[in-house]
Amino acid sequence: MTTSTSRTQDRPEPHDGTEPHGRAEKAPADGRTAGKPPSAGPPAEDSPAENAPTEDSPAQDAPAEEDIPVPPGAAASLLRSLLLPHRLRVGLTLLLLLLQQACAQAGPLLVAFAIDRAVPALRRGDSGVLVAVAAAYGVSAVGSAVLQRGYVRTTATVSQSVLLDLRGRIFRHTQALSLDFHERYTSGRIVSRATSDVDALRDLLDEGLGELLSVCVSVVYITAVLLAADWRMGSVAVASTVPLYLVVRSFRRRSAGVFRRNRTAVAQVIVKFSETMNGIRPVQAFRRERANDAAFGRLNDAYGRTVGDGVLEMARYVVLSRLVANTAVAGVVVWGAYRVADGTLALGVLAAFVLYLRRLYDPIDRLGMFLNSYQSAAAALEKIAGLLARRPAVPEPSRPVPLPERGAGRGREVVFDGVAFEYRPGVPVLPEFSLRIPAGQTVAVVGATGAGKSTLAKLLARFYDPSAGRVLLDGVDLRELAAPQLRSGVVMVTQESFLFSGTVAENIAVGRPDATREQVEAAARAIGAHGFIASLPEGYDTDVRKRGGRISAGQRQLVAFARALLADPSVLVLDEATSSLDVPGEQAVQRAMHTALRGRTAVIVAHRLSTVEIADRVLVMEAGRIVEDGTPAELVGGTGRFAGLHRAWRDSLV
Ligand SMILES: Nc1ncnc2c1ncn2[C@@H]1O[C@H](COP(=O)(O)OP(=O)(O)OP(=O)(O)O)[C@@H](O)[C@H]1O
Repeated sequence: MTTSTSRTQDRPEPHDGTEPHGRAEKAPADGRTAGKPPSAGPPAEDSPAENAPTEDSPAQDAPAEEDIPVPPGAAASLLRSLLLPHRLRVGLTLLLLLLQQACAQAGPLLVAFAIDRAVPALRRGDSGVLVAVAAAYGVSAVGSAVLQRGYVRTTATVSQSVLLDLRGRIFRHTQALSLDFHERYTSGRIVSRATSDVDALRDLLDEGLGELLSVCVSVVYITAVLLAADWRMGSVAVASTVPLYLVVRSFRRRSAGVFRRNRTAVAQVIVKFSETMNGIRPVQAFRRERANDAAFGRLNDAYGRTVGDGVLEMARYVVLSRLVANTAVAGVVVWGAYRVADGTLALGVLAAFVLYLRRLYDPIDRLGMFLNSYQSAAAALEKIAGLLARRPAVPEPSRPVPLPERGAGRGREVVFDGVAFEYRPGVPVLPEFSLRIPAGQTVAVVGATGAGKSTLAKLLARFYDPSAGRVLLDGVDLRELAAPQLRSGVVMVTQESFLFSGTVAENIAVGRPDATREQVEAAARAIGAHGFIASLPEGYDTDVRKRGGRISAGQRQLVAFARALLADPSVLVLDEATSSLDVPGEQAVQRAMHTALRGRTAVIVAHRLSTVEIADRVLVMEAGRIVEDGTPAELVGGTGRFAGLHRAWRDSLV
């Protein structure tokens, strides 16, 4: 097996926990470390892996925007897949547009008819022709307005549905992408994809696309009418579109780069903004406000410059296109005047020509606007397509294998079978090892920072797949388990004890959404969280993000344990919070942990001596290797690293 790059999936969110009571029934610490001998490698502090960027390292948080490759044709196929379900409406839109243009472009022809036919008839005392022309003008104006209304409505419906679909796809897709992806691609950048990039597409769909279609249809109509009315002057008008086309092409080329830079720059502004607000505590604690102001100012300026570049390109385009258009109109008027004078062209036809030419060239300015939104939308679509083309690295199995029946009141056996892991190719974090954890055993993993404890825990929770070997749950490879089985099988409670927006009850029920209020309360009581929840302004219905719903770090941990208890996984993986609580808080969390561990297999990344003492077995990790493995008593009584650590802990308590 190979590699490294891992992706996550709908990993079950933290669930855990059980009621306050003594320690879990202990299984013998029999499944010892096998495979590579627990060599006394260099201390983690000196290990090369230690120098690798850590999970929270800003270096990983700010990869270059170009890091996300866009497969060829991804943007086009995304657009197709978005429009395909609406093909009938798109067809109707085109039909309405064709009819609307037929009505709208009848105007100058009617003017020519009025000048050349109705006026002479009026001179003869016959006003019928003029009345007929006026009536036709009125009908075409009303028809054009009605058809335009239908067209705008249909376009808006299609555009709304497409954008809703796209936003939903971005959300679902990024949620399903791997942890590895989220550690590299900041949430600000995802927000930028789902907001400013989707908005760029909205601008295109709402205004630009309609504009382009009208311009194209009107150019075809007008050219046909001009050639039919007088082919020689019509040819001049058609020929004038060649330099115009060159101007448009040059503008497109030049502005494409500007718009790509613009999308990147706006994303960087959003990333900086959201990163600063997400990390507002360290920002204020380290007085980073001024430095952040300066950095934000630079990004904002860079964004402003790309906007300025876009405006300059637009100005250049407008000036050149008007020059060409006005020169052509002037030429036609002069030539047409001579021909009217020598009687080879009717005055009405010349008037119609001038009106049509204005109609032909005027939209060219607007075409520039459209091209602006087109370039911007094309750049946005490319970025969204790149994001949507990413595949989860922790994929769902095509043929899931069911787990055997779980024994009552016990967990499941966990086996790491010849497992090795690297986040990046060539940088091993966990060299090959094997490990068996019997069902129901509580294992504490200790070691220096960066030793690989959390990585081991994440492999067990299948945040990542191993680069080599297998992680087995009751003999079934985690990769072969369907998401619901995996979710009920292994649950990881992370350090953050994250609370979602919503009520306390909803937060506890995350791991089992169908739980009744009684079950939620029973879990909270068992964990010892009922007391503080009941004292909140609205008890279990208190919104955790609103005033009055302020919940302390220790209380958050209790909610996380209640959540896990309710989810009732067979294996609980616990990344113990490092932040220390006050003594009563600490005791409450310890009691809750006891309850959560009972009747299941548990792996705890332990930071507290008290946690290690309740474990059946302790693994000491160093530089990715398990260097000691035994019961707490065995290890404390020995002469190894754990005995030393234990002494230091004991001394610090005195
Ligand atoms: N997403 C990642 N990408 C690359 N390297 C990583 C990533 N996460 C962790 N590492 C590296 O893997 C090694 C083990 O990290 P891990 O988080 O498992 O250590 P740990 O023992 O849990 O440390 P701590 O007690 O500080 O949480 C470290 O060198 C770390 O820099």
